[in-house]
Amino acid sequence: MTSNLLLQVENVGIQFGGLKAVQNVNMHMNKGELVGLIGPNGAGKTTTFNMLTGVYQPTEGVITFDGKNLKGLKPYQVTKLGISRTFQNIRLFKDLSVLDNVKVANHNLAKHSILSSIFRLPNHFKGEEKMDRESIEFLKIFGLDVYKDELAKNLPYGMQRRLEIARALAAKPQLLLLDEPAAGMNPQETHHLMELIAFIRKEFDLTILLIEHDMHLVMGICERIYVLDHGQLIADGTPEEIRNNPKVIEAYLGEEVIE
Ligand SMILES: Nc1ncnc2c1ncn2[C@@H]1O[C@H](COP(=O)(O)OP(=O)(O)OP(=O)(O)O)[C@@H](O)[C@H]1O
Repeated sequence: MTSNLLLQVENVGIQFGGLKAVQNVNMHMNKGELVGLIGPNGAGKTTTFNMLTGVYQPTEGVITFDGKNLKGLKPYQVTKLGISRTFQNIRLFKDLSVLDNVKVANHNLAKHSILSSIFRLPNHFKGEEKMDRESIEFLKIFGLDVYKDELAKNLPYGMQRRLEIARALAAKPQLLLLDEPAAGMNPQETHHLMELIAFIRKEFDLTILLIEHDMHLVMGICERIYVLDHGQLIADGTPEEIRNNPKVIEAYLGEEVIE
């Protein structure tokens, strides 16, 4: 039997000292879905991403990705399985070129062996050329190829955010986790980002989970939305259901306006 289920989070929780940052969270994602994870500041959204990517080990519950239990896996092992992410605070290699930032991500998965790289055997050059070509193709999709030799730190802010996504994609994930991709963007940049997310999802056959405070973006592109508050899921449903959910409205009172 083939299953459409890609990610399953069952009764997951984590405790830091006395603080239950996340508790009893149940979520699932089917292949190809674009799902939002929202909630007020400190609700546990990034902590959930950290558990999905092996940065933190849950103290309770089970996370299964593509039929495999993620328990005990390190972040690089989770990336290899097919989960990539971006960070709330941009984490690029600021003193590397735009091209090298993407190549570093691609490199982790490169097929040629370490030995052939060290001794610069013909395989290494073939691998390197292929990686250059692939990485430039990625950059084109993001409108970043014109900046390929620029240092990442010199890119305009909105472009740095795009480069983060390009870099996450270079690792060839099945599941892409975006942590506040529109943070700090102006409305026009956010609009372009929405188009880009829709495009890459289709182009790369991705499943996407995104954390975002920009409700226009979340409501505009997500099919389903999970809402966290004080570490617990208080709602899940379509954008329309979430917009009208009294618990959600209450959690957000005085924080944001849900359009
Ligand atoms: N390593 C840690 N040690 C102790 N407490 C932590 C740790 N990581 C997160 N927390 C706490 O867990 C709670 C949830 O934080 P988290 O960053 O996941 O919230 P968030 O929903 O992503 O918030 P924001 O929207 O502001 O980014 C907070 O109270 C935070 O202080």
